[in-house]
Amino acid sequence: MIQPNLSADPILHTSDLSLGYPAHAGGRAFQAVEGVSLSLRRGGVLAVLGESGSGKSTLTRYLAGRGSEGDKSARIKLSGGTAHTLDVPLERLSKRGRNRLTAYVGHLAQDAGATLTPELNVGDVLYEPIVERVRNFDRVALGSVVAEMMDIVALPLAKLQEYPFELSKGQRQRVAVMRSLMLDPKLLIVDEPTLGVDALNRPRIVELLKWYQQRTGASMVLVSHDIKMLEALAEEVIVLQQGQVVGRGEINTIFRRTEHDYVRRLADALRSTAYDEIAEE
Ligand SMILES: Nc1ncnc2c1ncn2[C@@H]1O[C@H](COP(=O)(O)OP(=O)(O)OP(=O)(O)O)[C@@H](O)[C@H]1O
Repeated sequence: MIQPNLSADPILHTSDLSLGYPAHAGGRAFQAVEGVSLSLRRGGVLAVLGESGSGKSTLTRYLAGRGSEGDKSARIKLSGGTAHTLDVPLERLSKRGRNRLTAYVGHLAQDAGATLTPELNVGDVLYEPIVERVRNFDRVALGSVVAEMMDIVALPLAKLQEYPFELSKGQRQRVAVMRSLMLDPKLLIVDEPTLGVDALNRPRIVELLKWYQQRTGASMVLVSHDIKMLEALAEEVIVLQQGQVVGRGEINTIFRRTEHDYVRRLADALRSTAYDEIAEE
């Protein structure tokens, strides 16, 4: 079995990658990602943008090693090309291989705050990924990291005793983002971490991710249309439309120099920070 290479550089790369969903429940097979080639340097931050349905979640979930998670209808099927994360080829990922890889690759699924285990209090929700994987861990050291994170996202420590149903939507989402950092991922892949979070609390999530990136030098893939988040973290952007890359470049130049009509419209919408409008177009 190929072991994840923690010094891999680029930390992930794809070549002509195509992904889809097999036919299910009478529906036809669907091609969600087509011919995507990308590379992320170790320590780099890549943002993935595109309208609703353009393939962002499919691409990032696959790159996070979670392509075969969920029920049958949600499993992502490779239909062409190659992808490597931490030098592990994703097309031949056994269950054990996936467990090894995902120990180092954090993934925050879209709307993760809504799927926190209802029976666990916030403290247990946060510690669960560690308890599941590491037999002996330093509770004191981890406790102070948790306290620091709670402070950054402005959650009082008393919240550790509360259950997800006792929290607001924005508080649940902050807990989910903290949880995605608990295993100290070398690569963090987050899908719309601030979507649905109010304007006051969005910057707290941005701050937390920035803190994590500076503290650990981790690489990140951000699916986000939050202009503050993009400005604070992203170096490079790719823009997807109907599963294909239609724009890519450095964050400060891509939106200014583009010839592509869709990328220009996206840039205009981002300037007025109107992701909801983009999603509804
Ligand atoms: N389980 C599935 N079976 C069949 N098609 C699917 C499945 N999941 C997603 N799709 C389709 O794949 C395409 C890409 O979906 P994906 O969720 O990756 O897009 P997205 O850019 O992340 O969208 P959003 O911003 O709305 O989350 C969409 O057309 C979607 O309908």
